[in-house]
Amino acid sequence: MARILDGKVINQQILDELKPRIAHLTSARRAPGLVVILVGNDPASEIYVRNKVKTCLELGVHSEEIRLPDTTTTAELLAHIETLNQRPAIDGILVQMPLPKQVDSRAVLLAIRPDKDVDGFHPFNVGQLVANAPAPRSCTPAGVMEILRRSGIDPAGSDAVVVGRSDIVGKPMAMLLLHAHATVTICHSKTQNLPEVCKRAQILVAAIGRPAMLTAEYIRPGAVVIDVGMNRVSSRPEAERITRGDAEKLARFEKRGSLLVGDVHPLDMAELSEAYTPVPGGVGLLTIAMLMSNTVQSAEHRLK
Ligand SMILES: NC(=O)C1=CN([C@@H]2O[C@H](COP(=O)(O)OP(=O)(O)OC[C@H]3O[C@@H](n4cnc5c(N)ncnc54)[C@H](OP(=O)(O)O)[C@@H]3O)[C@@H](O)[C@H]2O)C=CC1
Ligand SMILES: Nc1nc(=O)c2c([nH]1)NC[C@@H]1CN(c3ccc(C(=O)N[C@@H](CCC(=O)O)C(=O)O)cc3)C=[N+]21
Ligand SMILES: [Mg+2]
Repeated sequence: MARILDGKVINQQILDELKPRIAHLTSARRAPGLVVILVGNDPASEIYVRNKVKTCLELGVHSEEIRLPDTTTTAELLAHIETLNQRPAIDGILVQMPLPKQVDSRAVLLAIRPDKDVDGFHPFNVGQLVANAPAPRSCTPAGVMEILRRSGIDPAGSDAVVVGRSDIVGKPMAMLLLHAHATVTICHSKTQNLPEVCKRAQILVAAIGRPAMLTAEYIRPGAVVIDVGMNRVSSRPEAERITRGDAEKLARFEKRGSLLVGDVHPLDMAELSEAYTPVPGGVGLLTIAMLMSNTVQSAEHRLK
C-alpha cells in the first residue's frame, strides 16, 4: 500500500510554526502584509487566490487583492507595483501568472523589489536560487521539498525526473532537487521516450498541465510520485478514463460537472508508487504554506 503524502497535515504543521513568528511581528510593529495582483480571470489563479485569502485570515496576515481587467497594459501594472514597492506596510507582492499576452511579464517581474518578491520569480532571486544562496524560493517547488523533508524522503543520490520546464515550477524544482544532491533529469514536450525516462525515476515530479497523462508505463514500482498538476476535466470520456468507470466517482463528476485531477493517473499512482501526493490535498496546499512562510520571512527581514 502506498503512503499518501498528506498536504493538509504538512500545511497545518508549517502554518502552526509560523503563528508565533506572526504574533511577534504583530506586537513588535505590525502584521505582515501581502498583496496579490490578479489580471483577468485564470481558473487556477482563482483557486489560488481564494485559498490564499482564507489562509491570511486564519494567520492574521494583512492581505489585499488588486483585480485588474484583462485589457490592462504593462504601464498600468508597473504603476501599481511601484506604489506597492514604496509602501512600508507591504512585505510581499505577488502577481498571478499567466499574464495576458499584451503585458510584458519580464518587465513586471523585474519591477518588483527583490526583497518583496515572495514568489521568487525576480531574476535576482532566480540567480540566488541557481547559486544556492539565501533568497525567497519559488513556492511550489519549495513546498515539494518540505513534503519530502517532513516525510523522511531524502533525495540525495537518487534518480529524480521532473516533467515540465516552466520558470515557475519545473526549472526551480530541478534546481532544488539538484541542491539536495539528486541526479536530476528535466523532461519536456520534445523529450523522446518519455515513458522509459520517467520509469527510471525514484522520485518523479509531474508539472505538465495534462490531466492524468502519466499512466502505469511511466511509473517505476516503488517510486515517490509528486503530482503538481491541477487540471479541471469536464469531458465525460476523459472522466471515464480517469476514474476507470468507478460509479461513485463518476456520480460526483456528473453532479459537479467537472473533476479536478493532477498530471499523473491517480489509480496507477496509488497502485505503483511507494508514496504520492494526492490532487487535491497535496502540493497545492504547500504552495500556500510556502507563500505565507516567504511573506513572514520578508516581514522579519524588514523589522531588522
Ligand atoms: N499545485 C500548485 O501549487 C501549482 C500547480 N500548477 C499546475 O502544474 C501544472 C504545470 O504548470 P506550469 O509549469 O505553470 O505549466 P506550463 O504550461 O508553463 O509548462 C508545462 C511544461 O510541461 C511540458 N509539457 C507539456 N506537454 C507535455 C507532454 N505531452 N510531454 C512532456 N512534457 C510536456 C511543457 O514542455 P515545453 O516546455 O516543451 O512546452 C512545459 O515545459 C499545471 O497543471 C498547473 O495548473 C502550477 C503552479 C502551482
Ligand atoms: N505568480 C504565481 N504564483 C503561483 O504560485 C501561481 C500562479 N502565479 N498562478 C496560478 C498557479 C496555480 N497555483 C495554485 C496554488 C494553490 C492551489 C491550491 O490551493 N490547491 C488546493 C485546493 C484545491 C481546491 O480548492 O479545489 C489543493 O490542491 O488541494 C492551487 C493552485 C499557484 N500558482
Ligand atoms: Mg509560487
